[in-house]
Amino acid sequence: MPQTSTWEIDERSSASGHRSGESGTNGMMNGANTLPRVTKRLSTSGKTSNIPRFKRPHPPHSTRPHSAIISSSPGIYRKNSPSSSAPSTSSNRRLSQLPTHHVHSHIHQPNHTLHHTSVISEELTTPRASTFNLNQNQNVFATTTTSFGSMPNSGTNTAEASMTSSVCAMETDGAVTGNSAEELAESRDMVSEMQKRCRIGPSGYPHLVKAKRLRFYRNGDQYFKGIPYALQCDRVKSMQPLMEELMKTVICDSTALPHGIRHIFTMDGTQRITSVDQFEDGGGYVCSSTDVFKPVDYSRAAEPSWRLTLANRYNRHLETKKLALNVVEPANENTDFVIPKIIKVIRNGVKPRRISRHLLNKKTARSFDQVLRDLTLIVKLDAGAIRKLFTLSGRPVLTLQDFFREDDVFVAYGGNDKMAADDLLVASEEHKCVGASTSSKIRRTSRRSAMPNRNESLRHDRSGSVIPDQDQQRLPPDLDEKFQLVRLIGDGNTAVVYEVVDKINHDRRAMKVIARENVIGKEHLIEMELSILQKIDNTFIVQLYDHWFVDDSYFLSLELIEMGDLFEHLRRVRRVPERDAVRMMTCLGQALEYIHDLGIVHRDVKLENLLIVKDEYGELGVKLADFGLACEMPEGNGVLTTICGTPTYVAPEVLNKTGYGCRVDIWAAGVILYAILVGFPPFQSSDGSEQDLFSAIMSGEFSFPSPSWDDVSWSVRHLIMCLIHTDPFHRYSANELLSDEWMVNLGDVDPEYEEWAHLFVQSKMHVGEEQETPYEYYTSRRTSMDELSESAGVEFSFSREG
Ligand SMILES: Nc1ncnc2c1ncn2[C@@H]1O[C@H](COP(=O)(O)OP(=O)(O)OP(=O)(O)O)[C@@H](O)[C@H]1O
Repeated sequence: MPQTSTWEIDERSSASGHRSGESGTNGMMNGANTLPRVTKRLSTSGKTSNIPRFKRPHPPHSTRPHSAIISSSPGIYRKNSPSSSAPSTSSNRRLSQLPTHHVHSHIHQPNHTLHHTSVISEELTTPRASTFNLNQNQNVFATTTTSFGSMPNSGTNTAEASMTSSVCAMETDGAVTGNSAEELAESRDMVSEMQKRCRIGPSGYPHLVKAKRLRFYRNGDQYFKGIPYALQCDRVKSMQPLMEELMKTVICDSTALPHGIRHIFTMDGTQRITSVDQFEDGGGYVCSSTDVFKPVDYSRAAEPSWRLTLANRYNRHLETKKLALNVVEPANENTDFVIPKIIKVIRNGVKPRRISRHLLNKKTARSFDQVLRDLTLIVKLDAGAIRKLFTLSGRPVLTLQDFFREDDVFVAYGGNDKMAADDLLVASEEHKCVGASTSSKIRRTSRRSAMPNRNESLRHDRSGSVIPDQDQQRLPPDLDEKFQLVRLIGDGNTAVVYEVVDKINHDRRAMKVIARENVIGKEHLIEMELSILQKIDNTFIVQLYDHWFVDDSYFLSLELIEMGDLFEHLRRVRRVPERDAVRMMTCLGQALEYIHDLGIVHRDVKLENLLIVKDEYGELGVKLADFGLACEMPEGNGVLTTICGTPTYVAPEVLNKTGYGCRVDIWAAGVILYAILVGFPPFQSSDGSEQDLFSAIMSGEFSFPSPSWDDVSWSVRHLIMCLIHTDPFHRYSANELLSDEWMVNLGDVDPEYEEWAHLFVQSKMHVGEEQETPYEYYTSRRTSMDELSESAGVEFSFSREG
């Protein structure tokens, strides 16, 4: 029976991103868009593809039937929901609708009479100005009002007290004349509302429920000293309105709380607050976007208050400059211009000098002084603190903003260091470490410019590793007895890889050799790589057979993959056809699903780390290699925070320092799928700087430019959008990648689905935002970032890895 199917976009989730009538292939998309739920209705059972497929040794957790929802995107959490203060809003509305004659009324209660003189509508709009004239029992209300007035956030509370008192004023037991029955009923409603908010004290008079004085912090933010907040449990009865109200305060910060407030923890993280009753008066609590608590000493959280005394001439220069520019030292520096950027700092001294890299972003670049302080820890001058910094063109760095101009290389001096004429000249040995941007001239190129070459290392301390005696082509004696060295087959930043033959059984192997000197201080990464590789046994991952530590070097005997890596393959073929791409993605998806199930994140998924294989049908596939940056996820709901990976493939949450997990590998898979189909990656820098690249990544905006993308299906573009999604919660998992319609059908999707995908992708495009250059190829590569600024304390500490 023929199969018919229809595809639907769930309007609830797609409406926000849809721009009807827009089309064209030159548009930009924002990876942050909410992806629509897609449901497929089948009139018959699902069809089976007759195209040969890779065997899946480990079935996915849940095999998704054809009719399942393809995108897992839940609804976006909305900030500032209008429902945040619903109860009082409705009361306010009712009060303000009342005729003003109500307010000049006498209230008769058994033991007292209140005379209310203020106008209710005024009280509601100007709560602090409200006054209560009490004929009797004035003290009762005075006490109550004072109690709230002393609370933090007392504006709201005073409003509340004022409103409640106004309600009191209307309880007249019929003494108010001229009221209609409707108005009386309305008054009664308000009275019962008031009664809910008041308790009858020992004197028989109502008094307001005392607010709990709380302090709220941002999860993981050691610099935020918290905000005081008075919680009125009678008004804020559940967590949702509380979180919405908090989100309107300064606590809401896109870096620390990228998805708003979704969870609140106790200060020690041992308890998640699920009900407002759990808050204790005087307590401190931590607001978080995720359910992962970050242990920070919140009670000591404070803006950094130290200052460096800049010495001598530089100091004078600084002061003069400040005076000239009329700079007033701000309490909190403006950081609007701060976007992620890696800077390289040359430690002044004998050449070749030590060059350190440091990532600046909103978290690490909060003030000029703080950056100097962090750099002092990283660069480790003999003279102690860094007192002076100059660009290679000789311009002094005097403000935070100076770090974010075109230069990304700086020379650091201590207080007594003297500048020499050739300090600003980079020696040839230093060029490799300093990278492409040694010149202050900006290289303005098109978005589709070539990327830095593979050997343009970002790791100054890992260059030049050739371990075995190359002249003699021999392994160390112990291993030489066992293996015959055949040829060098590859090299990376850390390792060189040889083909070897086992002298006993004649098996061919790859021997990866890592010199200890290349990983000094990072031995734990090698240990981690070994421990992870020992746990792994999967068809789609390069197998580790054995390992040794000899002559201060690590030797890893690995499965030999002879066809080279995907980067080299892409360089040869320029672009991979969809039918090959889908198979490669199936292999990668299987590998990622396997390691993610084991709680392992690879963190360096890239073309260079996918080795090409052929299956029994002669079809191309890949195997995942190089677990040099892989690590295990922290137990429980922990996240990773170490900044590492390779710039082109790095996910935005890594740069944002908001904590990340397995989905960073999925982002990289999306970048790979994009790159192999057209020969260039989705995110590139327009000027060759990482700063520009990172801001492109964090914006999540990429495009499918014509003509490169003209022949590529809409189904695969839809998949790419589900992989390159800035919100990791909405990004596909490995399992969802494998269950995607384009993947399941090996690229041969139903015309209806293709049509739906076409509409979907077009609905996310913003036409004309970027001028695309014609077809260009992705012909160069970038190496891993490793961990940036490992010495910069908490900002770059390992979460569990070290
Ligand atoms: N098992 C293998 N079989 C064949 N070639 C391999 C194998 N493992 C690695 N290679 C080749 O050697 C190159 C370098 O290996 P690898 O990526 O493991 O080194 P690395 O120094 O850890 O890399 P990176 O620069 O990413 O840190 C790979 O790009 C690949 O071309």
